[in-house]
Amino acid sequence: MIIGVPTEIKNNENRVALTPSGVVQLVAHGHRVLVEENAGVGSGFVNEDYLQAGAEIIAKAKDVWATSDMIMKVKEPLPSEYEYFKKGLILFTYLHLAAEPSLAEALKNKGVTAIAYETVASNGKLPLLTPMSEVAGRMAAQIGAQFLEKPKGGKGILLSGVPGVNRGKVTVIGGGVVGTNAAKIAVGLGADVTIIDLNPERLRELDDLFGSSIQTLISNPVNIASAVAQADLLICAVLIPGAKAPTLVTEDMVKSMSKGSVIVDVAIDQGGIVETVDHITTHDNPTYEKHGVVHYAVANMPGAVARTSTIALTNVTVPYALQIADKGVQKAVAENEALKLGVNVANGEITFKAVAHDLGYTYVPVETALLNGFASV
Ligand SMILES: NC(=O)C1=CN([C@@H]2O[C@H](COP(=O)(O)OP(=O)(O)OC[C@H]3O[C@@H](n4cnc5c(N)ncnc54)[C@H](O)[C@@H]3O)[C@@H](O)[C@H]2O)C=CC1
Ligand SMILES: CC(=O)C(=O)O
Ligand SMILES: [Mg+2]
Repeated sequence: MIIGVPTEIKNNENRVALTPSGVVQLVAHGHRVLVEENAGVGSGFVNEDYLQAGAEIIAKAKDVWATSDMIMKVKEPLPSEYEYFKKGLILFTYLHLAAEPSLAEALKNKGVTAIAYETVASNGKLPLLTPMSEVAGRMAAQIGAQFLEKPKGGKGILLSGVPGVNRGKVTVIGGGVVGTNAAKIAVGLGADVTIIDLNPERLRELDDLFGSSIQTLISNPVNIASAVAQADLLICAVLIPGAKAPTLVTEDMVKSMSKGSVIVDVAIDQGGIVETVDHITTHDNPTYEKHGVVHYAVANMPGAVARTSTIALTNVTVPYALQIADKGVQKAVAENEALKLGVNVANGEITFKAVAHDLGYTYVPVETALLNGFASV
């Protein structure tokens, strides 16, 4: 199979879909890997590294897309890339389609087989989302701490406090991978941390993990309102896989926060959970102020720590890419239930239920849209 790796074009997206060691693994299986010139530079990998790994360097994105059977990316294609879509192309990347209706339409109309990293699921876990959630969660606490500083627009609070002065309060909504990693760093910084989740079993696990260094609360509007009002830093980390994120923090709740508080809505890639987070921000211009509260809503946070993130992402994506490349997409999907759950679009149909529901399309199962002739396991 010919596998193409274009340069990421989203604002400050410095990650790349394959490290040179990922290329070595694909080439060892007899595949050709085309890497766009300088695609790895943001992650510290130069063209020479890819050539030595056995890749071919291609000058223009359009030639990478035109020649490849499978495109591996990091972020969802942007509108300027839609023209490269072609029938039968396999696209393996983050997609977040419930928040990207025009992308879903373009993939559907062009007959692309689109496999979303974020919905590949195994034993209730999301193996291709997890490493980037670990990164974004850890970043969320350090970014929040930074924007609480007065020169950055915050109220001038040091999360650890100092002897004789209160610690800062951090509220984390959603105690999954992002939330847990945010809490680890916030606790490490010495903050007073509350984690809210809908799942009581998850709250028990968090209680076992953190002991008395955090407060857990069940998710309901009363607990959310009270914890948001008290927070210096609010970190939003809720996910319903594939679906648009629910609005859990209302505008009135944001108004109840004291001036100079900070919201980091990590769930923005699925639309965000805060009513006043009405647009995605960028690493170049990461915050805006509403009701005196600093809002941060960057949808590609890990792109800022690209070296760490690219290696962490490739560690988990390459085994799946190898299966697709070795067997072809139909056989790979038929034989791997986790990968099957990743298929969001195939042969002009939306094949992920939550995406179809949120965007108003008819849901067509992967078995019907992609696997005719292949028995599923
Ligand atoms: N902005 C960025 O750069 C990045 C964003 N993300 C996003 O962060 C979000 C969270 O991802 P993960 O932590 O990996 O998901 P996860 O599935 O590990 O955790 C989500 C948690 O939300 C909880 N939850 C669901 N409904 C809830 C509700 N109504 N109230 C409270 N909790 C609720 C679940 O029980 C679960 O514990 C996702 O949207 C993900 O795509 C991830 C990485 C980077
Ligand atoms: C998960 C995601 O959207 C990211 O890593 O950018
Ligand atoms: Mg996005």
